[in-house]
Amino acid sequence: MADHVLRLVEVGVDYRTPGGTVTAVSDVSLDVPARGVTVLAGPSGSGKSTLLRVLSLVERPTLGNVELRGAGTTRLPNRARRALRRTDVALVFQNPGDNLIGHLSVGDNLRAAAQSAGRPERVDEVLDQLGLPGTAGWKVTALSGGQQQRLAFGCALARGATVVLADEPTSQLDRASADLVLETLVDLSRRGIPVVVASHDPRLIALADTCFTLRDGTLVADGAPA
Ligand SMILES: Nc1ncnc2c1ncn2[C@@H]1O[C@H](COP(=O)(O)OP(=O)(O)OP(=O)(O)O)[C@@H](O)[C@H]1O
Repeated sequence: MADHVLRLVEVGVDYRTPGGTVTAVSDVSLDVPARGVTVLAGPSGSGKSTLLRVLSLVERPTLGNVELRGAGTTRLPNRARRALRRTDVALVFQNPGDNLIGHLSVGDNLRAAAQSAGRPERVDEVLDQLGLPGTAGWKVTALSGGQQQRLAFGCALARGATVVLADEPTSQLDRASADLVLETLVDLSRRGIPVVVASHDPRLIALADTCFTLRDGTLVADGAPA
């Protein structure tokens, strides 16, 4: 097995704005290990979220290449990239409500996730793994923000994702809820699913197996645990 799941090669991301071109990320090359928790750290505006969208195949870079398990993705057609996002590469957004289908129950969210990837439904098993047993019939809105966030990771599990990425997953949560989300991240990585998180939460950075630090869109510290 390759020792990295994702590789960025000389990646740059520019945005055209009415005020001119904004370079969000410039000449970033890095390998995301195939194991453990990897954190993209750095101050606000340093390019963490942009890089996470590129890594999760939501956004194409302006320059450079993104490889998933050794295969180039940058020139794949949109359909192929969407298929990879449905089955293989899961991105969990910052706002818990953005990750789930609000009018469906907890169990139906997991079923919909499994069906969209053509996977068997394992609702009770996934809810047990998440520490949310017995909630299959609940409305999503009856869950706390932290529980919703954990369910979003559960949907990634239900889809059979082989790498899970998350943008500031603890930033909207109180400390106790954030702790449970951190446990879920570590649990996923122990199950052999590499996890990539953009965050400036010091507790998340402290548990990283690998940490990349960005400043002004470039990599300033590389690879070692924080
Ligand atoms: N869609 C966009 N259009 C124009 N500029 C953008 C866009 N997305 C990001 N940027 C700019 O790119 C830079 C990096 O933004 P990004 O959101 O990736 O940083 P970040 O480190 O995730 O910040 P935060 O921690 O505040 O979320 C910033 O200057 C931002 O204003």
